[in-house]
Amino acid sequence: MDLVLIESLGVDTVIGVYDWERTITQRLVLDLELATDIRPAAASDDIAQTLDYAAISQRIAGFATEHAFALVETFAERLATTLREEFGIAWLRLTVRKPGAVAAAAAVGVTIVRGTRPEAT
Ligand SMILES: Nc1nc2c(c(=O)[nH]1)N=C([C@H](O)[C@@H](O)CO)CN2
Repeated sequence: MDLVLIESLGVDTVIGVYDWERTITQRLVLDLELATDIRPAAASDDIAQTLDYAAISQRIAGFATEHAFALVETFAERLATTLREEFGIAWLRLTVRKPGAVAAAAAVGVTIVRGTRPEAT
């Protein structure tokens, strides 16, 4: 199994459980591991044969703009479902960090793993 990576992707969204958080946008920082088989793309040198990390990053930025969840859990779960459906991703690991939410921590957040991990061949 191979992975396409997106690391430290910053997106701005309305997110938070407190009243003051409903009136501002805050930055989330995302890490993604996306399972795929890179061999067809490597053999053909064709972007259409792989997961386009630029297109996926753009979709994530749009998703963040479109939604205003309270919890990072909801953001992560709904984003994972959207990406899996729209890009045909069999398995992914997604970390959503909310920097600055807890002053004493560099970041807080969640990691989720969804789907069936393909066998290595
Ligand atoms: N497990 C979670 N805990 C908390 C969340 C969250 O989304 N998931 N959110 C908050 C507040 O919005 C906080 O980020 C404001 O600083 C508190 N705990």
